[in-house]
Amino acid sequence: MSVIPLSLYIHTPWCVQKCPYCDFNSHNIKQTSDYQQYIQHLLADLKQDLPLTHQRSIHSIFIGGGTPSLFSADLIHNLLTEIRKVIAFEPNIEITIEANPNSVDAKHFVGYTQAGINRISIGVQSFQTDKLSQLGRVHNPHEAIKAAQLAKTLNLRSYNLDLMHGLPNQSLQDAMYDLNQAISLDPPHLSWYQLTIEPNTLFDSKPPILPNEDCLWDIYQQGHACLIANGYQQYETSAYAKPGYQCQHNLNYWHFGDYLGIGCGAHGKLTQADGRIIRTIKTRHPRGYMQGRYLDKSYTVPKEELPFEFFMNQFRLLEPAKKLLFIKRTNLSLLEIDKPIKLAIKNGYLTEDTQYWFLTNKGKLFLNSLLELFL
Ligand SMILES: C[S@@+](CC[C@H](N)C(=O)[O-])C[C@H]1O[C@@H](n2cnc3c(N)ncnc32)[C@H](O)[C@@H]1O
Ligand SMILES: C[S@@+](CC[C@H](N)C(=O)[O-])C[C@H]1O[C@@H](n2cnc3c(N)ncnc32)[C@H](O)[C@@H]1O
Ligand code: SF4
Repeated sequence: MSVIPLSLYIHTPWCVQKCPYCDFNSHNIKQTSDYQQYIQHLLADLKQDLPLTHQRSIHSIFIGGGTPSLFSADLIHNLLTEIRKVIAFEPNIEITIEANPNSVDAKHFVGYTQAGINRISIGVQSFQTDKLSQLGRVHNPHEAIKAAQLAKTLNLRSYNLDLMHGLPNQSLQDAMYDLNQAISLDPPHLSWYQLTIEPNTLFDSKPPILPNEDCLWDIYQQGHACLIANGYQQYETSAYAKPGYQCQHNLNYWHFGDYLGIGCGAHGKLTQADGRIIRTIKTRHPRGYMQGRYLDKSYTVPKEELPFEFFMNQFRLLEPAKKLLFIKRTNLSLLEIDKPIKLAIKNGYLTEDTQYWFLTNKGKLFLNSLLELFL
């Protein structure tokens, strides 16, 4: 079995204030003194997972949340130093932290780089004051611009801005203003998400007025064209990057690579020496997690579900799917998916050559029907 790249996801579960659209596992902060303790739990959680990694080194780390930038640079330094003692880092490792652009959090940026962080992902969402306040954000446009400008001076390997579109009362002009403002800051990576109303959020119980379908379509078309014209390449539905700046951590998930998941509600995928793929899910609530009950569930993915899982991840990417990667990641032979692949080609969802499968426009449009062929 060839070595499958191993990433590490670290979840931090707190935010200053829960945003009304967000269904990430995040809770309003209570006591800052929990942070130090939480780091100790993360390390203990990691140690419990180590036997599943088979001495592989780490290809990328993503510290996500919640709002990890609530953690001081010293705490992040301590966390990364202790992780490095128990698991080796690959020489060219990408280490990302998600950050809120308010000025307090931005004060941590310089220290983060000294702690080993080489990619910062800043949650800007919008550059318009009224939109930020409707989204319940705790920062203003000026702080977002300052945070992005600061990131540019830090000699990072990359940095990302998260922007959302399709916001309450947003016009095409508003959305293009946000995008042009982001582009003028010249980030190597831009995540451009359409706002979705998620179940069990405040926006779900009190829905805001969103742009109509035609407006959403115009925003997508013009926004996409603007990003391309400014040198960004789309590599996933919502991910755009300058050439060479794709996020290695995300790419590893979408290439069906392995990852450890530590922290509240984190999930992991770990291929074992015998070819089995184990999924782990950690305890969601900080209370239970910080009592030392880290693992909530783990199970082996049934062999017959692997083709669906592989293609569900791979077809998020706009690049062709490598046949060899399917064999390497699933330990299955191409013969085992001969029938659904032939059907997908017959239905016009895919084309193929000796090395690749190519998603057609029809395949993109009917992605669910295509994926169902593998169930
Ligand atoms: C974990 S947050 C990023 C870090 C930090 N907590 C923040 O908000 O600045 C991940 C990103 O997902 C996006 N996001 C969250 N909820 C969303 C929703 N309902 N629809 C679209 N994008 C969403 C936002 O752009 C957000 O920055
Ligand atoms: C969607 S990306 C954020 C993209 C961001 N805008 C950027 O480019 O930095 C966040 C990454 O963390 C991973 N992630 C988020 N929540 C997770 C969880 N609970 N367990 C494991 N991985 C998670 C995602 O799968 C993804 O690879
Ligand atoms: S969007 Fe970010 S800051 Fe807002 S609640 Fe979700 S994780 Fe927290």
